[in-house]
Amino acid sequence: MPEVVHYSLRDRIRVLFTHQEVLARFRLISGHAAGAVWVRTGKGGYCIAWAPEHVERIFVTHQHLYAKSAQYRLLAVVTGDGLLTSEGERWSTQRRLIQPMFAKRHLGRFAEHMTAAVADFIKEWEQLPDGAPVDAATAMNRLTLDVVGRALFGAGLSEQAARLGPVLTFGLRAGVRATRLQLLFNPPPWLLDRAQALVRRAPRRLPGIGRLHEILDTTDEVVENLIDAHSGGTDDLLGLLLAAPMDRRQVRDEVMTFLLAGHETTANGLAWFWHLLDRHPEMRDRVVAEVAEVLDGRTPSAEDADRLVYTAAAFQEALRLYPPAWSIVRKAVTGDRLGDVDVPAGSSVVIPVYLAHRDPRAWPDPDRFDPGRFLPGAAPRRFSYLPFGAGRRICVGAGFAVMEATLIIAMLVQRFRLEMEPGAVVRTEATVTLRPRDGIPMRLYKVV
Ligand code: HEM
Repeated sequence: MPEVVHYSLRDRIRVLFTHQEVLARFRLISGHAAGAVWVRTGKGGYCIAWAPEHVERIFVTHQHLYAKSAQYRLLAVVTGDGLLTSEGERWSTQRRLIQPMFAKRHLGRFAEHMTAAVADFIKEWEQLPDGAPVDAATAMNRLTLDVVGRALFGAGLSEQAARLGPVLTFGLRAGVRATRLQLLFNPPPWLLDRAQALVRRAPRRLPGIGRLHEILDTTDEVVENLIDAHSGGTDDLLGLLLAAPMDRRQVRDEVMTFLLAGHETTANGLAWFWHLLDRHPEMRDRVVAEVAEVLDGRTPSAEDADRLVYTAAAFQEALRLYPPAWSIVRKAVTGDRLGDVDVPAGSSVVIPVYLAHRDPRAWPDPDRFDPGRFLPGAAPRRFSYLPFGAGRRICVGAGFAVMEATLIIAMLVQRFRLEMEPGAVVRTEATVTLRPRDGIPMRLYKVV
């Protein structure tokens, strides 16, 4: 018997307008033994699949049966047809061009840009009095945006963070509303296919559209300035794109994609990391001790990042408990069967990364923060750990992100200790990414 969850019209309307509901619902289905359920929504529905064998089938062994879902057509309203949203020949051409830049042996060249951005960031924090309140989430967004700017586009972006932050938040919230609307109310596919063109042409006076145009204007302006200001040379991503046979529109779409995909996710992972470290002083001591032992007060290099094994493991464990990409959606192209669940052609399949990461069958005592799960030799189950997705569409920036986070953590714990604001309550908000709803309010103390 297929396992079925039913959403009444009232349920669907409630889910559309709440933030917590989705993660709570995931918890409700987590006991389903088959690791795949069909969610009935009126006449239609969609599949949620999280057992490792289904995940492997969707992303690897039978990936030809699945395409990027309608959600990515909606995301394309902002990013255009960049690497994250494109499909087919266009995607494989771009991936072949871009992937070598992110290969392990080339990551070292990014490290200097990363540590330079962190050093400037530290100078600002050093001006603050001991015990100053800081929001770790906003701060990490500003820092990771600057890192991406310097490493990939040859320009610092910390100045732009204040302008981009609010438009990004609006975009991510709108994105998840649109996703839920699509999953719960089954709009006709032609509408989604044309979403990009429809939104671009819609009059600004319509509700929400004016704000969306503001987002597009702001991000377009930032991207155009980056392209105009580039100094030439092919040692960063933008140089590589400009030298490749592609028109300016394509370059713009890739820059926008990397600007968005390359900073907010890492920033959220880091924000959750600082929160978890505050709650686990013994793990904080281990991170601080490892950084002191490996670096002895020096600025870290790419090779050092490989030696900071416990620090990197603690970051990976933070990504397990709070995966920034908390769910990934695909469309079943010709139809499939996942366990007992029949998945008709054209329907959506949600891979609930958050749920896979807290499945007790894969992760004993799943809610416990335990960096030991990622230390060498621990071998976590491959298709139960998906912060970067899996298969051929796996995150091209995964190695970049882990190295970046490890360097940021190491340099910050050399100078500061972050403690949660007493009495602060931290809540999750599942937008397109899993964010702390009201930031991570912390206090900053200098350690040297
Ligand atoms: C902790 C940080 C990050 C997380 C959690 C994350 C997560 C993900 C996930 C889950 C996907 C796959 C989406 C899917 O299969 O539909 C993805 C794809 C992608 N990510 Fe990341 N990402 C992170 C950092 C980065 C960084 C730093 C960059 C750029 C430097 C980046 C650029 C991309 C791009 C371009 C894709 C599309 C790849 C393709 O389809 O070929 N990401 N990311």
